[in-house]
Amino acid sequence: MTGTVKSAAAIGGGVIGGGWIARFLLNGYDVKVFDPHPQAERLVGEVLANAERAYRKLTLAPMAPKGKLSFVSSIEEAVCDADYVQESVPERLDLKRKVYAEIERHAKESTLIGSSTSGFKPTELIEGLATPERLFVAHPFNPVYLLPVVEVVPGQTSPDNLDRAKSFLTAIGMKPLVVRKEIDAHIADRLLEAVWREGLWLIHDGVATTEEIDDVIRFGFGLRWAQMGLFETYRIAGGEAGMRHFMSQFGPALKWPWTKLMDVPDLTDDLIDIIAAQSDAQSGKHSIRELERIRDDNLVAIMQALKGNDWGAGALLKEYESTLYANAHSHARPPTVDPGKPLALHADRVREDWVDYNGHMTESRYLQVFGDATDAFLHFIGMNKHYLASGRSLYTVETHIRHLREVKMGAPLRVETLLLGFDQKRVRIVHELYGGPQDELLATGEHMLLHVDTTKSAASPMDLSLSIKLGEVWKHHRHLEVPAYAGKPVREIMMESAAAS
Ligand SMILES: NC(=O)C1=CN([C@@H]2O[C@H](COP(=O)(O)OP(=O)(O)OC[C@H]3O[C@@H](n4cnc5c(N)ncnc54)[C@H](O)[C@@H]3O)[C@@H](O)[C@H]2O)C=CC1
Ligand SMILES: C[N+](C)(C)CC(=O)CC(=O)[O-]
Repeated sequence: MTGTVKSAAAIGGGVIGGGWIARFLLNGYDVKVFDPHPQAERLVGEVLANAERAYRKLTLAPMAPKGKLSFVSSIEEAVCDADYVQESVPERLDLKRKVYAEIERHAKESTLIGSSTSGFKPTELIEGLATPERLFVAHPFNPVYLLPVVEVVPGQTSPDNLDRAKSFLTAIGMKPLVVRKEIDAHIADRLLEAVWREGLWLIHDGVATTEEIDDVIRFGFGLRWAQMGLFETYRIAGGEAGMRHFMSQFGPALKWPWTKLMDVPDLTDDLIDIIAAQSDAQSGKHSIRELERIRDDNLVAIMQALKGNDWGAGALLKEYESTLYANAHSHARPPTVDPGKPLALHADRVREDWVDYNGHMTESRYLQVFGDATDAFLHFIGMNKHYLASGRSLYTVETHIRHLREVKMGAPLRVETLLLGFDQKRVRIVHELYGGPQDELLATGEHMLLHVDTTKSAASPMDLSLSIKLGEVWKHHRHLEVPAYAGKPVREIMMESAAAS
């Protein structure tokens, strides 16, 4: 392969360009943007703010440090050192071709060019290009930063460039689906436009309003489609006899006069007024940005539910998160290791959705921060993806948290970790959480971990490599003062305080 993608350019930063920019940046890629719109920076900034908010809710896995965003004043400046260029200018063939010619003039020979086009075929797009082997359709779905699928239509793309494009798109959390044959509107928009056309007829004929059509979708088949799609759903609908029975029972109906499919109602001013007024009545109480946030929260909840079932977009999210965890050490700052002090391996801040009705970080998030600090400690002593893949791990079997002070949204947090002891099967640690404006002690967490053989779910001795690393830490930590609260149950601490008062 000619090389992996390290930096990106976005030509066009509207609805779709903005979504791509957010996905690139939040996956750690620097992005140069060219968009002549006078408010491009503000518009991209607003999409990015919503994307950051959505990612904070989507995953607790350690994301790469955010890439650098710059706005430039020409296509040349945007693409001259980019490895990947995503074009998202308006859906006009003449404009797109002009933009590709300009990109081709100034980009490196190895630069990949993806087009967001919803409908044009690659052979239409590449007309006049000297290097058509690097252009392909990369058709995403709105919001690009959350929806994983991207239709990749190769045209004359070389196999090497196609592989590089797929690797890059996978690395940024997407599911590249290579379309076997080029066709107007690829796969998804063939389906979506058929549904949309039918919806327009239903409004035109006075059968349903925009809200009624949306309700039929969101309370009904839309819920199914998020997890099984059309054909798997219909297989089940065929009963025990499955797809063959379904086809024989419902197939003939396709020829009944139900659908108007290829006819499009004339988009007269009257029809547009009706649709716009119904849409205002349905959703006008929210701004577009509010609607985006409602949509994003719902999408995140759906993907997380699917993750719990290891299914569809949720299974992909799980895979993406495991890559983020595996890569964490490569982009994390090296841990601070001072022999005379506890380890400083984990820092965070109180996130927007961690705050409860008292305006403070909620109880369960203390455990989350301690859990993340434990993961950082385990990674530090050598429990990496290879160790886990060998069927060994450390499980937390006991925890004692003391909540000492409240802390507000946005406050910085840092954890100090002390090794209190270990043997072949057990590791005992204590975390102290500091933070807030005065960097005060906020909470302590004492944890007992058990080494297990994950294939048998039974305690087992740890590998020598882990014992050696723990021994190195212990050499220093055994001289540090053991906190007075360590090892004491709640009852004992309460009795001590009562005796002292
Ligand atoms: N909106 C959608 O739901 C989807 C759109 N797409 C495709 O994405 C592409 C962009 O669509 P949207 O983002 O919706 O349009 P948009 O109108 O929101 O954004 C287009 C942007 O391109 C900029 N622009 C115009 N001429 C330019 C030039 N010469 N160089 C650089 N930037 C230029 C405009 O200032 C604008 O910010 C189209 O090809 C569309 O088919 C793909 C998936 C979904
Ligand atoms: C309306 N549209 C054809 C531009 C839609 C798409 O291309 C995909 C989407 O996000 O629905």
